[in-house]
Amino acid sequence: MIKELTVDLGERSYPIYIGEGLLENIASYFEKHGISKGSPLLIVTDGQVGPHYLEGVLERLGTAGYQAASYTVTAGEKSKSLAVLEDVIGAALEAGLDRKSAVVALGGGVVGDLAGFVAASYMRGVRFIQIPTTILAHDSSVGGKVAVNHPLAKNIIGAFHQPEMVLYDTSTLQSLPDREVRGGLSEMIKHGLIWDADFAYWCEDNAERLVGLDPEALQYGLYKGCSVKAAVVSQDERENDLRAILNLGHTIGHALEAVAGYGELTHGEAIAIGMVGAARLSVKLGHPEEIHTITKRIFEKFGLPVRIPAHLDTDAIMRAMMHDKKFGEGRMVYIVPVAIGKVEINKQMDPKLVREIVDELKQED
Ligand SMILES: NC(=O)c1ccc[n+]([C@@H]2O[C@H](COP(=O)([O-])OP(=O)(O)OC[C@H]3O[C@@H](n4cnc5c(N)ncnc54)[C@H](O)[C@@H]3O)[C@@H](O)[C@H]2O)c1
Ligand SMILES: O=C(O)C(=O)C[C@@H](O)[C@H](O)[C@H](O)COP(=O)(O)O
Ligand SMILES: [Zn+2]
Repeated sequence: MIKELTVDLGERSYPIYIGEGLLENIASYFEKHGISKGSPLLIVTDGQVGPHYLEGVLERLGTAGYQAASYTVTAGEKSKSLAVLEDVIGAALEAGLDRKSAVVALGGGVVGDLAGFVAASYMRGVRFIQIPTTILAHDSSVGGKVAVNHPLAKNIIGAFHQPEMVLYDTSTLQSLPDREVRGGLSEMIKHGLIWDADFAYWCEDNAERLVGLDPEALQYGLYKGCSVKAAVVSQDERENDLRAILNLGHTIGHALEAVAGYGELTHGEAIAIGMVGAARLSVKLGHPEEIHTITKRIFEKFGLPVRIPAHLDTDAIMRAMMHDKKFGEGRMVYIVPVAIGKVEINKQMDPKLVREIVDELKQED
C-alpha cells in the first residue's frame, strides 16, 4: 500500500508518496502533477544508483511520451561541488532544458542536494522532482534545502527550492550497502529524538528489522520520519526559528565531515557522533544524565559511531564549526536535547563547553 503525506506550504505544498514499486508507475505520477511532455527533463543520478534504476525510469517515461535525458555523477559526497554543479548545468543546456522543464533527482541526498541546486539556479529556477533511493533521503528529499559544499564548510552554497513531489519507492532501498542503511537510520532516529520520544524508542526496539530492511518496518519508519520533517518545515520553511531543531547533531557533525575530508565519514555517521555530543552537552547544562546514556545506547544499537576519530584535530573541528549557518551576531546557536523527544534552541552556547565536549568525544567509552 502506498502511504501519502503532504508538506503544507500554501501554493508550494507538495505530496510525498511512500511505497514499494511505485516507480513502475512513475509516468502516471508525472502526468498527475502536470509535468510537461513538451520540454525535456533531466534525470540526475550517480554511478551506483544509475545501473540499478536509471534504465527503467527512462524507459517508462519515454513510453509515456516524455523526453528524458540523463546525467550521471560520481557517487559520493565529493560530487556536491561547484565543479560538478557546472557539469550538470552543461548537461541541462545540451539536453535543451527550458523554463518548463523539470530536473529529477534519482538517488540519495548527494544527488538530491546537487540536482536541487541545479533546479534552483538553472534559468533562475525550474521544476524539481525528488526520487530518493536511500533511507537518509527521507530527510534530504523533503523540505527544499538544496546545496553544494565548499572545502571549508558543508552546504554553504545553496538555496531553498521545494520539489513538486517526492516519489519514494522503498523497493530501491534493498540494494543499499549496509553502511548506508545504518547511516540513513541516523536521521530517522534524529526525528524521534527531536519530536517524538515514542518514535525514538520504536526505532530502538525495531533496530534489527530496520537494519535488515524489513519492508513493513521501513515503510512505517520512513513515514514517521517524513511526518516529523514535514510538520517542522510546514511551520518554518526558511529556518527562521523552529526548523533549526532539524539540525540536532549537525554542528559537530558537519564540522567532522569537512575536517575528515568529505566522504570519509558518512553524513549519518557524523551526525550520530554529533547527537551523542549534544546529549553530553545537555547533561553538562544540568539536564538528566539519562539523556546521554539513552542517546548513546540507541546509536550503538544501530552500530553507528559515537566517538570522534582521535586523529581529527580539535582546533580544526572548532574552526569548521564556526561556519555553521545557525550562528550569527557572534553567537553560537546549539540544538540541545532536554529530554528524549524534545530539544531546545540554545542561542548563546559557550564555545568553551563545546570544545570540552569535542575532547571528551574523542575519549568516549
Ligand atoms: N537537504 C537536506 O535537507 C538534507 C538532509 C539530510 C542530509 N542531506 C545531505 O544528504 C547527503 C547524504 O545523503 P545520502 O546518505 O543519501 O548519501 P549519498 O547520496 O551519497 O548515497 C550514499 C551512497 O549510497 C549509494 N546509493 C544510493 N542509493 C542507492 C541504492 N538504492 N542502492 C545502492 N546504492 C545506493 C550512493 O551511490 C552513495 O554511494 C549529505 O550530503 C547530506 O548533507 C541533506
Ligand atoms: O532540513 C533541515 O533543515 C535540516 O537541518 C536537515 C538536516 O538533516 C540536513 O543535513 C540539512 O542539509 C542541514 O542543513 P544546513 O542548513 O545545516 O546545511
Ligand atoms: Zn542531516
